[in-house]
Amino acid sequence: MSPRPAAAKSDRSKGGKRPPVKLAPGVAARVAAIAAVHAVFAEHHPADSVLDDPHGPFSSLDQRERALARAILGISLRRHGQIVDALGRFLEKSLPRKSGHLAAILHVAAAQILFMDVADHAAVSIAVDLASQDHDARHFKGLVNAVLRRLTEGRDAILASQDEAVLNTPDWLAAGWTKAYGAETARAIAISHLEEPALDLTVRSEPALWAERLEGAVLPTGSVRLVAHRSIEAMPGFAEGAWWVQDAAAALPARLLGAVEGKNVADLCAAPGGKTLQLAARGAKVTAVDISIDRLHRVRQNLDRIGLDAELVAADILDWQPGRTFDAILLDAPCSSTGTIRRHPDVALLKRPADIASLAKLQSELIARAADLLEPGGVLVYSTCSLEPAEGEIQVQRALAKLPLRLSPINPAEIGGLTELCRSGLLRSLPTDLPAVEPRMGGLDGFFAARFVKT
Ligand SMILES: C[S@@+](CC[C@H](N)C(=O)[O-])C[C@H]1O[C@@H](n2cnc3c(N)ncnc32)[C@H](O)[C@@H]1O
Repeated sequence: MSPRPAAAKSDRSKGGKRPPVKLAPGVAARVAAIAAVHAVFAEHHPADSVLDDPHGPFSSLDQRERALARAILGISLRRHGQIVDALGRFLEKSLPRKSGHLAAILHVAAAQILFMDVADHAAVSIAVDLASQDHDARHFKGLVNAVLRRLTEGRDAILASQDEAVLNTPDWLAAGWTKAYGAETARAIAISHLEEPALDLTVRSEPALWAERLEGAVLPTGSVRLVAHRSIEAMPGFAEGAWWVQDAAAALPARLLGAVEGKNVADLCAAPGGKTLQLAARGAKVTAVDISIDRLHRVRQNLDRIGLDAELVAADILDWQPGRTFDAILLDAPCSSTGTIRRHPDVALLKRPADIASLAKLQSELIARAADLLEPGGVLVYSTCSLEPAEGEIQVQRALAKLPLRLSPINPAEIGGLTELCRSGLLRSLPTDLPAVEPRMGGLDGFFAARFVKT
């Protein structure tokens, strides 16, 4: 993947090497945000792959520019529908196909004008400059200037006329959530996606002590929640492996396996390893399996940092033949990730209904394979970070109808007494759960989990 900063593109098109140009403060952040927005919207790359790309647009930013670029990118994705609607009011026709990064330049500038505490003239003039440096967008710099100036003038009226929950949520997702959870909850879920959530940590021990050190709070489930003011690596406890980052809902499925000390536990679909760490920390003999070697490297790094161990296996679970069965299995299956839109707003833009259907098929196959790998009487926990019943409740109905499994109902006492998360013995968390006065401190990822026993 090679999202190209607009400024760099015109240099390359002329050929030859040029010395690196020192950009005015704030410009590098906009260049990176534009490249990232283009990579997500035009090339359909996940935002994380752009942020983490060692040669990507964020890689050469200093800490300040990086923070600004991340903030602009976050708003550009989270408020995507409102921004498109606002720009559309001043664009008489759709943008031409061959217009370079024009769409991203307008989008990123509109994100700042509509939603960020950034001087309007800076947002407009940087956008015009960057358009004029983009070989294919430079003919449109007059349009960029005119549209953005009109946007600054019309901002308050536009924002007052918009329904943020509706505009920022793809219709098919809203329809699915309305069917599953009712119109009121579906709307509340959509609103919860407008706020970046706090950081949740799973601590190896002494949550109250770590909450105090990190100026956070202990949740009923035992996770520590805080608003991070510095990089994760710089926070106390990171280097010595006292905790790892894991949404409070994501920390629940591993707990549902009960006492695992000394047991042979397979963590199927294990990377990047949050649940492997939980199981290993509780004394399980963990075999962590994932199809991705790159992602398994991250499991190893995480185990090393925390000072734990597990057997790591790179394999497609559908073909994997370990020659033995397991006392317990955690299957945290690949899914649409619609339960994580608060943390990954690009998920709402990149996923399509067809993805749910193909993932649901894969999940059914993985559950059947997991049942094969389990000892009779052994426990299987199936989980996904999806809000879609096709990847949760419906999988349970299918599994019970076809496989030698019976349901083992989940008790609220196992998950910090959160009765609202237990529905018919299944775990279903929503981004609207665990409300807090300060919205960022509330909410959970949308998770689903079911527990089975092999008959
Ligand atoms: C939801 S993520 C797992 C998250 C992980 N359990 C955690 O807590 O950190 C799903 C994982 O499934 C892996 N995966 C997808 N299809 C697979 C397959 N057929 N066999 C093995 N792993 C697979 C992906 O590489 C991805 O790492």
